[in-house]
Amino acid sequence: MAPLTREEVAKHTSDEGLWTIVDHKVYDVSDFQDAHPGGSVVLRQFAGKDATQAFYNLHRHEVLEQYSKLCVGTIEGETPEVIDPQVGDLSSVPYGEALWLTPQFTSPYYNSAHRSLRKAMRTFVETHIKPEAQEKEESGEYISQELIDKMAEANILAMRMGPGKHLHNRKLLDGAIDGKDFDFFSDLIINQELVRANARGFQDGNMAGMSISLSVIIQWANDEELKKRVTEEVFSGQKKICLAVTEAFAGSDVAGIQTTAKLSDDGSHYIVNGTKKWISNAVWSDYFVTGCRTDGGFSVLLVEKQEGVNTRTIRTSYSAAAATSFIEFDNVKVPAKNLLGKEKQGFTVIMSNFNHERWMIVCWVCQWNRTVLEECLKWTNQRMVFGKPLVSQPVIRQKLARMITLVESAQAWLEQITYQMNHMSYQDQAKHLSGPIALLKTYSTRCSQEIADDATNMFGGRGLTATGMGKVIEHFQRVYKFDAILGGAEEVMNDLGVRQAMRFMPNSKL
Ligand code: HEM
Repeated sequence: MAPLTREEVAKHTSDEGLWTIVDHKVYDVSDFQDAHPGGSVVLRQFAGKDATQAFYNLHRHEVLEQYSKLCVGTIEGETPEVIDPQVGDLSSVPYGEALWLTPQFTSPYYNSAHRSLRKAMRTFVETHIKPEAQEKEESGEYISQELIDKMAEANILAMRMGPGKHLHNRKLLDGAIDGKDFDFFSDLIINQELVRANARGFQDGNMAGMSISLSVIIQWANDEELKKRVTEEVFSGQKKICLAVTEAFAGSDVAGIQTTAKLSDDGSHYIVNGTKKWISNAVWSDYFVTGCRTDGGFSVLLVEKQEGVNTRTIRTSYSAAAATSFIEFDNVKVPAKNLLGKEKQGFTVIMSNFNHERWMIVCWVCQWNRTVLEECLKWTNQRMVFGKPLVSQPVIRQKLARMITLVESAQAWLEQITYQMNHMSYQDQAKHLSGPIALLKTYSTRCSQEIADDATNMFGGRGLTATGMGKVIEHFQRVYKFDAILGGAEEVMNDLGVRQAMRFMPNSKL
């Protein structure tokens, strides 16, 4: 494109040639006038002029990327100043990245393999997941098999199970990390990068059911053939799996579950009857890791899709893309070998699995909180009020300071716990970390509440508008509550945290 002068641009003020300058680049908006969501009047007001400040007061930078075809040249001798983020790049906004990703800081927790995993995962999310997530969050459609296949091929599905032997002979994201080096910090990276698709409903629709249920098979299946078959089918994306524990009768109080599994007289199979509610991904699942009441106790069974297993979706306040479902088991026959763990010890199975689930939710929440903080920093720096950027108002700086504090403290606690996970057995994690993880889960979602509230106030009407500058804020203030409930409600988490601490209280009067 030939360089243009400002004098030349100034001549293009008619409907046949309507030019405007944004960040030293010239855009021909003649044919765009009627389609412009902000109307044609404003475009004519800036005809032939530099509209940079007005533009960034009202638009996200990505608008220019979407409409790059309107660009007809750059002003002679001038260079665009606004950074054009490239796929996989780190954010240059202060606090836009966790401390370990900020160039001037170091961290004892992460190594070069973590850094290469982070880059590969972000590139994958931005290239393959985010576009579909944004589209499906809006339409409410489910994830495509094509995307599941891509994730299976890159072994992202396998990585979502966390560290373990299941990763040892797999090529992870084209060799970004060796399976033997994959630890809980790698797991944290995968989970936090996934959140960057900025679509909370789709985020659950994107195999959240698998991430909380296949782990039960890996840890507790008694039958080796069953374990191998189901794991391979799910890792390859051919089959889907979900965790079926909560019921209309019982949420966080798992002991109140009413679904029954009656063992046949010859001990060869169970007959399962009952219902399950709020089960992510159940409508398209082939396998159901199901909590049941067996004779005299609570047990967990792997139920395979068959006649008598009926599912339907439940409408919730986030996108239907999450595939939140209701299940009915009507006289379903399940082989006895599908018992996971021991009979009557289902509580141990479910509780130990909850730990990783809740930790994973904390990873998500910490990243969501940071994303919203980054949006607020960008907006308050860009938005002009009373002739000055919004951030020049002391009250806004107070709010940002509080947000930064909340975001950084939650991430720091998360990393401290993650470090302990790297050095503890699965059993010890259940014993020593279920309390801290539960407390952190509540802390992080309480942070979300405050961040969502202040962010909405900062964005004003835009924080309530589904498109444009405030779309991430509008989404967050509508969906942040999910993580305060999923995997255990805040009060239940707090109670668990303190009860676990009291178990280790010394028997001495102080
Ligand atoms: C290259 C030039 C431009 C392009 C490609 C463009 C594109 C867009 C797009 C895509 C939107 C919708 C944003 C969304 O909801 O996602 C929008 C909104 C808007 N635009 Fe532009 N625009 C341009 C220049 C301008 C200029 C120079 C002005 C003048 C002030 C302007 C004023 C507005 C207004 C007032 C809105 C509505 C914003 C709101 O309600 O928050 N635009 N524009």
